[in-house]
Amino acid sequence: MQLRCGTRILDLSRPVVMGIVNVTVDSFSDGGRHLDPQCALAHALRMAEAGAGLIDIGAESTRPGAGAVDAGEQIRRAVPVVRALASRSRVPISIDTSQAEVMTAAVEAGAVMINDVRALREPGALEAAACTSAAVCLMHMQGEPRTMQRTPRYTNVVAEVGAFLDERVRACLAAGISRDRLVLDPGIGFGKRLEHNLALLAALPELCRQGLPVLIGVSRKSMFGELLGRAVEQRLAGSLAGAVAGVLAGASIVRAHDVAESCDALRVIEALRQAGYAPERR
Ligand SMILES: Nc1nc2[nH]c(S[C@@H](C(=O)O)c3ccccc3)nc2c(=O)[nH]1
Repeated sequence: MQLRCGTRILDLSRPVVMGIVNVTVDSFSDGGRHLDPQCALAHALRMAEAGAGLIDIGAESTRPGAGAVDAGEQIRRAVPVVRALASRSRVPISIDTSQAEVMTAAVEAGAVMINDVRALREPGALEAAACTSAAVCLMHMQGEPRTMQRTPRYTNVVAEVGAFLDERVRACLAAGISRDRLVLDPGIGFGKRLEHNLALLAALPELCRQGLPVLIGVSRKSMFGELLGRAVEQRLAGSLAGAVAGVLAGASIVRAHDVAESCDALRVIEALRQAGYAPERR
């Protein structure tokens, strides 16, 4: 499987780890450590060195309860880091934003993927993405980060998330964004209770059979806090289990804080697959 990322093609025949750089003050798991552009750049370079095949740079924390950060502030925080990283490394860069102006500015500075937790639903976002050749990750979220975890409710979470992503793909194709640029993401933790996150991960083979690359982000999320009673810093084992399960189900990209450990875990999976490991798919 391949993904068009700007003028480049990202090979997804083996799973790719997307390293996370939050240039925010309140991201839940590394809040404030990377607000300084030099610190964010150093962290990005370390993750690329550790094996990250993508670096996701975000200036608006989308964790539950997070307030919105306006486009101007997102640009001030994220674009210098995108530009500096693009000049220092060949690692493909993703911009984690929902705002059209931020997408445009970040792509001009060197980003080759747009990671939008609102799936291009904000005003002008679809058009802004269509004006680039960047890849686009379409993620499902119920509600808004500030309130999404208050009362997540679904009749059938797998069907509803699937239908939402289908509709967003159609909207992208209609706007002239080609299928070879699209990535699907169920949005673990975005307006979901534990049982919803588990159901979505259990049904991931179904989502992966749509023929588009799938990205999953489980790293350090509250589902492991609830399942294991672990604080944010103690969720590596749970995060790796979630990443391995996602890749075995067919996910192509794993968004992670702990890049070296995630790369190690996925290298073991690749070696097993090369040796013929193929658990029956439901
Ligand atoms: N595509 C894609 N982008 C993402 N951005 C984030 S934010 C995340 C955090 O790590 O803070 C987070 C943590 C806790 C709750 C919600 C969000 N999660 C994803 C994801 O799962 N998929």
